[in-house]
Parts: sequence; C-alpha cells; structure tokens
Amino acid sequence: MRAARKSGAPVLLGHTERVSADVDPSAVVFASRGVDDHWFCFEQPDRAGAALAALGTVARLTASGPARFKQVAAAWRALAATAVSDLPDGPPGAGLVAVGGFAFAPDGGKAPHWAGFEAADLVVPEVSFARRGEDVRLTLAALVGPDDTAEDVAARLAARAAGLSLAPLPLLDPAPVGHFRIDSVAPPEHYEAAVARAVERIRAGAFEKIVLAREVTVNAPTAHDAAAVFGVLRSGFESCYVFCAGRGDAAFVAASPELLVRREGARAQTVALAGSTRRSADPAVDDHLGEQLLRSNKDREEQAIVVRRIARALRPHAVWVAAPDEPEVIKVANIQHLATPIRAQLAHPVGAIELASLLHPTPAVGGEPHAMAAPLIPAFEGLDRGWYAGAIGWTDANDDGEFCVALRCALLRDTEARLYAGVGVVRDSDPASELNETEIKLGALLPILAG
Ligand SMILES: C=C(O[C@@H]1C=C(C(=O)O)C=C[C@H]1O)C(=O)O
Repeated sequence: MRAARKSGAPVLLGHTERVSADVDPSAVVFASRGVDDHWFCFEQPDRAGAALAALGTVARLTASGPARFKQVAAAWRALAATAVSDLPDGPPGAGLVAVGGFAFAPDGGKAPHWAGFEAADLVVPEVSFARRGEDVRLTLAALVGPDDTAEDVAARLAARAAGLSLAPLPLLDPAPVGHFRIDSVAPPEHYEAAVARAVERIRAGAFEKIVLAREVTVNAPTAHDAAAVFGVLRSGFESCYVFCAGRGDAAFVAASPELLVRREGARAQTVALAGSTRRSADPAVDDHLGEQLLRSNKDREEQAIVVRRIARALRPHAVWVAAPDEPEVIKVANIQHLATPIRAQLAHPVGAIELASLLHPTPAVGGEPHAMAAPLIPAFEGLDRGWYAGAIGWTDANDDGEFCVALRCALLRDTEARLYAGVGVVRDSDPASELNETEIKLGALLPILAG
C-alpha cells in the first residue's frame, strides 16, 4: 500500500507459501476455472514433476507486430520492478510470474478460430502453483492501488484462495457415443504439391529450408474436454512439455518435445530438434529406425541448419555457447527426432522473453534464411498458424523462465478441434514421405481427440 501511495500507481503484490505435496497444480486450475478466467498449465512430468499452473488475471500484457516480444517484456519488467513480494524461494516459477504465449507470426492468428489468442499474450495470474518434486508453492497476486487498505487486499486474496477446488482431473470418456468427423482442411494432395514446389525453389537456390504445415479438424459429437485431454497427454508424453492455455471457451493444448529456451540466471539452454522417423513396438526395429535417422544425410542436414542458426543467434549474447558435435536420437511416444542440446553462458542479462525472441522462429519451424522463407510459409500452406509453432511458457520477476515451441498441438473450441503438424522441407525432401511424416505427428493427438 505504501509503495502504491508513494508512486500513485498500482503496485503488484505477491504472497507465496508452501502447500501440501498432494496438491496437483494443473488439476486445481482446471477444477477452479470460472467462465471468464484465463488459465495456463505447463508441465514436464519427467523433470521431477515440474509444473507451473496459473489461474485468473491480475494484468494482461499483449502486443502485436515485429516488436511484440520486446513490448511485453518491457511491460512485464515495469510491473516486476515495483512489485512487492516474498523473497524468491522454492521451485522455478514460484513467486510472481507472467504466463502465456506468442503466435508464430508477428501479427498472430487473424482467423476467427484464433480469437482470444493474441500475437503476444502474457497474463499475470491471480493464482499460480509451481512444483518440483515434493515442493509445491502457491502464489496469490493482486494489483494494489493507492486507496486500497491492507484488509481489502487480504480479503481479496483470501476469497480467491477459498474458491480453489482440489478435484482431480476428469477422465477422458473411453467410449464416447456419436460420430467423429476428421477432415484435412486442404486436400492432402495440395500439401504434397506445396512440398514439391518448395523443393523446386530450394533446388533453384532461393533458400535452404522451409517448414510447411497442415491443419486437420476433428468434429466431435460432444464438446472436447481440455482437462481430460491434458490428463491423457501428461501421462503419455512424460518427457514432453505438456501445456494447455485457456482463453474464454477455447483451449490450446499440446505435448511438445521442443524446448525453445530455458533461462536460469546467466545460463540459457535450448535444443535444436529436427529430422523425424516413426517408432516401432519392436525394440530392435525401433533402434534400427533411430540408427537410420542418425545416418540420413537429408535429416542430418535439416537438423544441422537449426544448430547453426541457434548458435549464431546466441553467440553475440554469450561468453560461450556449447553444443555436442553429433546429434542424439530422442524418442517420444510416437516419433523419434534428431536433437542437439545447446547451452550458453550469457554475457549480459538477457531475459527469457528476449531470448525467446532471439531464437523464434528457429528453422525447426520456420526456414533458412528466415527472411526468404517467412513470406512463403503462409503462401504455400494456405492456413493460419495462430499459436501453432509459436512460443509458450512463463517468466518470473528475475526474467528467468522457460518457453517451449507449440508443436503436437490442438486448438479446442466446443465440439471442434484443429490440429497442426509440419515438416522441414529441404532439397532432398520427397512429398509423399513428408505427408506421411505429418500423419505421424498428427498421431500424437488425433487418437485422443477423435474417440
Ligand atoms: C514442425 C513440427 O516439428 C518440427 C519439425 C521436425 C522435422 O521436420 O523433422 C521435427 C521436429 C520439430 O522441430 C511439427 O511437429 O509440427
């Protein structure tokens, strides 16, 4: 109150406390949502149950255009600079945070189905939980004005806390009644033709790589249940970033294998992920497929392009950038990829949002050179990516944070789901194989959403 009176402007206030290890952060958020609430759940189950789940809106920071990352970073910094909160303690993400996402394109999703998901869209939540292992912290936040009394603020926070429900996540209906309709928004032949045209341009020397995606819709007999879908994803994709961001009656949900950036103090971490092959239930065949991927010149080049670009983007801001010479094969539920973990020691304080802006879009989802490929992506694809292939995550008051790339995702609104999957096209790409690769990627969510 004193800080607000002194400056005459509202001040962000945060109170953090430890809660029982039994509290399931995402389940609480899903169960406690009101119709007008923004909500956000972000987990990586394999990393000691890392979770950040948030509900409600103290402030919403939005922007559009090429400077959108910078603009929301500045707005968050202004709020965080005068904030009054407990000393940082507990797992990453405990304390005051801003959570949300950035669309793939600078101007974001313009199609009606992306309504509510702004080009840059962070929310400072009223309630947030952070978990690592057995350590679960609850943070309650409010904007305190010069005329607020301590009693008013305490009553507001207590009322929000009292409204939280501890109900578990709902189960997905295993045998829904009714008919599901699955449609490829554009005919698959269009996709193959777009890949073929892109290959021609690459061979003519216009650019090196472009990522082209498809959109598939699932119309269900009853409304899609984002909470149940999230529950299935987090138990089936434990190594992935499993997230769900809610805006009004829509939810954007995913199980993404791709970290865009994690920033902890002067350390930044990312991964160059590209090149894909299917999994097999037979372990010997599965390993053989992984070996083939490691030896495929086409996939190695596709992935090396991403490594080079990430290193180039980080170097001007780093004391050192470290990446192993050879990629490794990572196996996710239905697919395997080539991956190179990349770490950097930052030379000056670059926040998590600025790091995301330096890296996004990597050639894992955009193209190389980006300036050449960027205008061709919507032209070839004929779809509105919205938040697909954008950056989703959180940042704290120290500008630490974590953003993943929104892949293996779906936008759910009532009975409709829109799924997105893309592949990297290079000079040796074969249109039929690339179409098949989109099917493998769609296979992460399709069986869950299509009954
Ligand atoms: C573009 C997607 O995935 C990206 C493209 C990959 C590829 O082309 O092999 C692999 C992993 C991701 O970086 C997607 O899942 O939609």
